[in-house]
Amino acid sequence: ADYPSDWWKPADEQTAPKWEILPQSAKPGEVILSKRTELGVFSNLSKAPFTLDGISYASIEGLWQGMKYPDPTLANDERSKVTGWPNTRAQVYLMSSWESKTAGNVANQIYKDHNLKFITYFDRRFMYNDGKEGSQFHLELITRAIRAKVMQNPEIKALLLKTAGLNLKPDHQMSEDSLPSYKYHEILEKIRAELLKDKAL
Ligand SMILES: Nc1nc(O)c(N)c(N[C@@H]2O[C@H](COP(=O)(O)O)[C@@H](O)[C@H]2O)n1
Repeated sequence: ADYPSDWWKPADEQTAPKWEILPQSAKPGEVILSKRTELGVFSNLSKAPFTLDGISYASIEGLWQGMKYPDPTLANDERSKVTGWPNTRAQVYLMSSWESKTAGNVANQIYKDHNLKFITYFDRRFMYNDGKEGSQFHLELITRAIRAKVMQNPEIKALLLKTAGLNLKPDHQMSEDSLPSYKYHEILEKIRAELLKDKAL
């Protein structure tokens, strides 16, 4: 296949942040979903509006991090008793890029300080890092959200199909034993396979 060479355009290693995996790190048959190229749109952080279960989000990260914030529609949300939230849940839903990631980092500190464990999606309360049913629910939810992002943004869907034949790799350091919901590149490969199967029918 004829892929744009820009997807592998080398970036300066000296000035790159420590977390980053650069486009030139791809092995044969791979491409890095680098924020330095058009493929950065596949990052959870990228601004790519979608609606899921009747709620609108500006990015996957907006949903991911928003679930840590108090939900005013829930009775007895233990997080509502805690002060110091810099944003409302609704505001985080509409964030993207580093703004949403930072909102998540602040929430992580509040969780630590107040020994909070659960996040919520509508009335489902779960621990997304438990490696059990909470993580499974989270994976299914994030997969549905990434699918909605792809299907509701035709240019993103077309770009995903353009990567057919390449293994997708993250542009940030991630350990092999990261929970599956963190592996957005594998979720995207699964969605791409579904799309290609539909096309072949
Ligand atoms: N550097 C970087 N680039 C991205 O594109 C990312 N998506 C991330 N990390 C994301 O942070 C979220 C997890 O945060 P918590 O572990 O819940 O604090 C998740 O979306 C990661 O993919 N980092």
